[in-house]
Parts: sequence; C-alpha cells; structure tokens
Amino acid sequence: EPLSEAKIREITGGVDKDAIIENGKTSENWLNYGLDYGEKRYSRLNQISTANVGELGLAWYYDLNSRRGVEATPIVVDGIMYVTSSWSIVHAIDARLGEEIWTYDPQVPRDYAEKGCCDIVNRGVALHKGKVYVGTYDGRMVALDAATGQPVWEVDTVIDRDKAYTITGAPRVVNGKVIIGNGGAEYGVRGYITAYDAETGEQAWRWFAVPGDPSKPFEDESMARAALTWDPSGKYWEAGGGGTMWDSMVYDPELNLLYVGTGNGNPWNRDIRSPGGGDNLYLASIVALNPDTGEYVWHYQETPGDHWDYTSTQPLMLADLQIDGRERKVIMHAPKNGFFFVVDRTDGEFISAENFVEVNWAEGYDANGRPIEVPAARAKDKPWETIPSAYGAHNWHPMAFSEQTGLVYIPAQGVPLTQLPEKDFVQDEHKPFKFASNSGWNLGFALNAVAPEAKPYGSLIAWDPVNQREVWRQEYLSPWNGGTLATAGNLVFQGTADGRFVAYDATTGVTLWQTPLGTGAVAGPSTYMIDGKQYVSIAVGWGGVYGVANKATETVGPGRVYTFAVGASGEKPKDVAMQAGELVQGVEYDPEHVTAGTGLYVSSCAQCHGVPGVQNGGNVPNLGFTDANVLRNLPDLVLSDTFVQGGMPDFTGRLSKDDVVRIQAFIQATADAVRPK
Ligand SMILES: O=C(O)c1cc(C(=O)O)c2c(n1)C(=O)C(=O)c1cc(C(=O)O)[nH]c1-2
Ligand SMILES: [Ca+2]
Repeated sequence: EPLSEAKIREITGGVDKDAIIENGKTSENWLNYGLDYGEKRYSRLNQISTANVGELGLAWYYDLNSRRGVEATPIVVDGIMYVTSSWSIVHAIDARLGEEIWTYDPQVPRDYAEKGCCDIVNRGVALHKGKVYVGTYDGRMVALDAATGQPVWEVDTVIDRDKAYTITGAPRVVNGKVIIGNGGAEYGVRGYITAYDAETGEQAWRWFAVPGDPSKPFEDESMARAALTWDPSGKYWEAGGGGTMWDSMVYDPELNLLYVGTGNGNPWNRDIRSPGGGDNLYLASIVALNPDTGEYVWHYQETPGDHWDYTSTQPLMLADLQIDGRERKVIMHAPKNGFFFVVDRTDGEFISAENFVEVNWAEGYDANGRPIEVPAARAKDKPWETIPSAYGAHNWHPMAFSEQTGLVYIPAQGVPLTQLPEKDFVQDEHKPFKFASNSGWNLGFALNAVAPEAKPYGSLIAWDPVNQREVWRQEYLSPWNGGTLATAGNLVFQGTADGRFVAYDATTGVTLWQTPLGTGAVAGPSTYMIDGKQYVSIAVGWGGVYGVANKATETVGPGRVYTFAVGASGEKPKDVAMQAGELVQGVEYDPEHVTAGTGLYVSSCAQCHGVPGVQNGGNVPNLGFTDANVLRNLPDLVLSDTFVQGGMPDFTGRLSKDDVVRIQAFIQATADAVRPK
C-alpha cells in the first residue's frame, strides 16, 4: 500500500535536531548525510553481522535514470528514502518496496556542466521538519515539500553570476538553518558558506574563507587577520582566491560549533596567487564557526600556502578518543595531502598527524602542527611529481569510524600527476596546453607535461587514529573507490571502482561477502531499520573527477540504488557488457597539425575525454575509441549544440573550424601511435 501524503508529512515532520541526536543512540534511521551530526558513519545496528552477512541478498533496486556520477548517501526515515542523482535530481523512494514516491528535477541548464570541475554530481539532500533541501549544480538552494516534491522556496546562493560557482555538496541543517558552500576554485572564485532560515529561505549569515579586496572594508575580523597572510601584489581578490567549502560540514551540539573544511587556492600555484608567499588563510583548513551567527571561532590550517590543490574539504569526523590517558574531543580528518589529522575540536589545538599513504611534499608535522616541507615541492622552474596528487590521497568519498574497533576506514588512493609551473600566466586566458582553460580553469601549472613515474592505486585502509598507524589494508584494482560504512555487526561496507559491493570483518579486513553492482560505486552506503529488519543501501553511478575519463569495470550500468537484506533473493538486472573499444582508424589528417592540436585538446577536451587511446573513457567517451565517421565530422559536432544535453559545450566562438581540424589530427595521430604494431 503506497504511503499517503499525510503519512509522509507526519514522518518527515518529526525530523529535527532532537531527532538526529536521539537517533544517534539507536541508528534506526539515517537522518543526516554522515548519519549523526559528527558524521562517523558508525551505525549501532547489529542485526546484520559477521555471522550472517554472507546471507545478504537483494531486497530491491531502483533506477535513477542517470548515466553520470552518483555521489549521494541515501537519507532514510521510517522507510522513506531521499537520494539524488546527476544534475541534482532528487528521488523520494518508498524503501519498503523500492518504488518511486516522487522525483524533482531542478532543470539545471545543461550548458552549466562545464562550470564545475568534476562531473555533474550531487552528494545528497538534507531533511528537516517535512522539507527536503537540495543544492543544485548551478548554485541554487531549493526546499521541497517532503511529501510531494513541490518546491516551497528557492534562493540563488551565487554572489557573482560571472563566476563559475556550483554546488555539489549535501546541505546540512543546524539549529533551524540550512547551510551550504559552493565549488569553483579551479576556475577562480572566492569561497564562502551561507546559512538560510530553513522555513523561509531568508539568508541568516555568510562566511568567506579568504579575504576580498584589502582596499575595501573587511566583512569581519577573521578576514582582516587572513589578509595579513596574502601578498597583495598578486591581486588575489581579482581571481577570487579560492577556499571553496564544497563538501564537509559537521556539527557538535554540545559545543554548538560547526566545522567546515576549506578548499584549494586559485590559481593552484602560490607563486602567482601570492608571489611573496604566505600561508594564505583560510585555504586548506579546518574552520570552526558559530552556526547561529557564522562567526569565526578558530582554525587549523593543514596545508599552509597550498600549492598542490591539497583541499581540506574531505569528510570531517567528530569522536571522543582516549589519548595519553585523557579523553579528548577530537576531529579526525584525512584530507587530500596524505596526512591523517587528529585535532582538538574545542579549540583547534593540533594533536597529531601521520601520513596514511606515501607522501613526498612533507616529512611530517612538527609539534606546533606545521608541516616540515620538502623544498623541491615548490620548485619554480622544474616539474614536480605530486604524491599525493590533486586527486587526493583521499577525496570526498566518506570514511567511517567504528566505535567497536576504534578504527577509521579510509578510501585511500594514488593517481599519478606532475605539475610544471606555468610561465607568463594570465588569469582567464584560453591558451593551448593550459589545462581546461577553454572552460575557464586557472591552475598556473601545466599538468603531466612530463610523464609521472608513480603507479595508480586504490586501497581501503583501516587506521588506528590514537596510535596513528595502519592496522590492515585491502588493495584494489583501481583508485576512486566508494565511501565506507561501519556497523555494530563488526562490519565495514564499501562499494568499489571495479563494481562490487563488499562487506569486510571490521577487525581483520577479511572479505565476508560481495556482490556485483554492474558499474563502479563511489558514494557512501547507508543502513537503517524498517519494521524490525535491517537494510543496507548504496547508490551507484560511476563518475566524479576521476570517473569521467577512466573506468575499472567491464560493464556499464545506469545510476541505481541497491538495497540488501539478510535472506532476500531479488534478481539483479542484467549488466550491459562494454563494447571492447577499437582504436579509431583511417581519418585523414595533416601531420603538421598534430602539435597545435595537442595544445588545443589539452585546453578544451582533456578534462572530460582524457588521453585518446590511452585512458579507456569513464562516463564520458574516450575519443581514441570513437567511430571514424564521428571523428571525420568533429568540426560539425564540436561547433554545434549536438551534445549540449549531455553536458558538452558548443565551442562556437571559442574554437574555429581550423582549430577543430587540428584537434582531429591529434586524436587520430595519438590513436595511431598507441595502436599495437
Ligand atoms: O575547488 C573546488 O571548488 C572543487 C569543487 C569540487 C566539487 O564541487 O565537486 C571538487 C574539487 N574542487 C576537487 O578538487 C576535487 O578533487 C573534486 C572531486 C570531486 C568529485 O565529485 O569527484 N569534486 C571535486
Ligand atoms: Ca579543487
């Protein structure tokens, strides 16, 4: 029997601060992005355990009708699930049956796709007193009636529509305010976070992560102090500075503090952004704010003077740990820079940091919490192989902390990359070989101008945060594996890049159960009870920044939610086998065009399509494996709106027909060069 609107109103109407805190004692529901306010993703449910996890079967699946990245953690209350798919589309699902209640499409203009760095993704909704909140890719915050999916209010979060601001993160609701940060620091924006009254949408406060033009009054004291750490000769405020808070926000109700992770600088290259050096506050930091006023309380900067896209937006986690015989209220964090941080969340005091993967930019952290840098990592005239790279030793994929084992389960990785400082950099200039600059990127580095030596890897690391050491590790076929979930059944769940959903023994790392998902999974799973039975759900849909151009599965499937229960025996839909890619052949070209074509490909195509014939294509096709007729027609296709509905720009006015002929030459020549003789 379908749920009535009245029933949905009654159930969702009860979701508020008290309900989230109360739910922390049982984990019956999944009411907030990371489960509880501290976002440990540790469920107290233990009906599914190491003893019976082998009997998990498919309860239901639900098609999200999307072909791009799905990064959302399903929110569930009393059998009602809310999840998002690509293009910020919201699905309300009856989780008893796996059937649609409603969907809401915010109609993001498809040509907005190129204004975000990293796929048209969304990490999910917030739920509060009968309303569902979604941040849209084009930067709006929309409140929906949880029973009908009808918009109740909508606000534009973007302060300057000439800049490439996006939203990909899940909003959080704290003390009756819905809070969201924006993305855009690869392009050149000034990062900020905004709180709106959850009932009306009226703006309550806004906090900027970096200072604006120092010749004008600063918004607050924290900006005045931050400005002292930037060199104004670089006119950082014209590009915006960066510091976008595009993912993590956690809340401590006792201390009434909101913690956010801030992003990288713009451009990435500090020598351009702030020529005289400086820490460039508050880039790559954990910042504590008063959630009622937006006032700055304290910060801890993990990567002073960021130069490598070492964002600190990765999921933060609050726990109470026994350290040196004392109980400490801490934040645990594994940002892109490869170190695992434990910080006192009452005042931001540094407790410890150890690298959880190989790193080459710093030797460690001193007692004051400053990195001991390797000088060559800031070489001005030489290429530097970044380990970890801008993909992060850990990215947005949520980690989990088991209160049973005391271990943090980190989706860790390495994706090889070199960066070479760019000469004669001009902000917002489209220039051949300047990566993605025809879509507005500004890095101040050439990427992979020199081939990296490292090999890609992906691992699940079980990390002891007190002793700062690895306890066990699972190696994967590929980087870019999904978020983790820990449960009181002594289990860790994770979806993988190679298309499996796996349950591990949380203590030993032994694989206890796995099932194919048809496509790579990147999102975090959730678990909940319905009518006395425990379920585990995961939203799949391969994508995100690594997933647009690479994949590790032999099959492709649409975005789906899969839900599992002990003893269930539902049938999985058939996976579609990938057509084995054949390198494109026989398109005539002028070899003299190849070098110019390479530069234009790097500035216009590589961000999504990857290296022709070398990468295999992710959720966007690799052009080395395209049909010869498509490649012959490339000028017509690129200089038209043919693929705009899929998110590809019409390059009319930004590339000439001659330019595209050169790109065509590069693609065919590269396919010929990599073809086995
Ligand atoms: O600087 C930014 O504003 C910004 C935004 C985003 C985003 O909103 O998705 C990502 C990144 N940076 C980023 O550096 C990054 O590695 C990344 C990966 C992803 C993803 O969803 O897979 N988003 C982002
Ligand atoms: Ca970034």
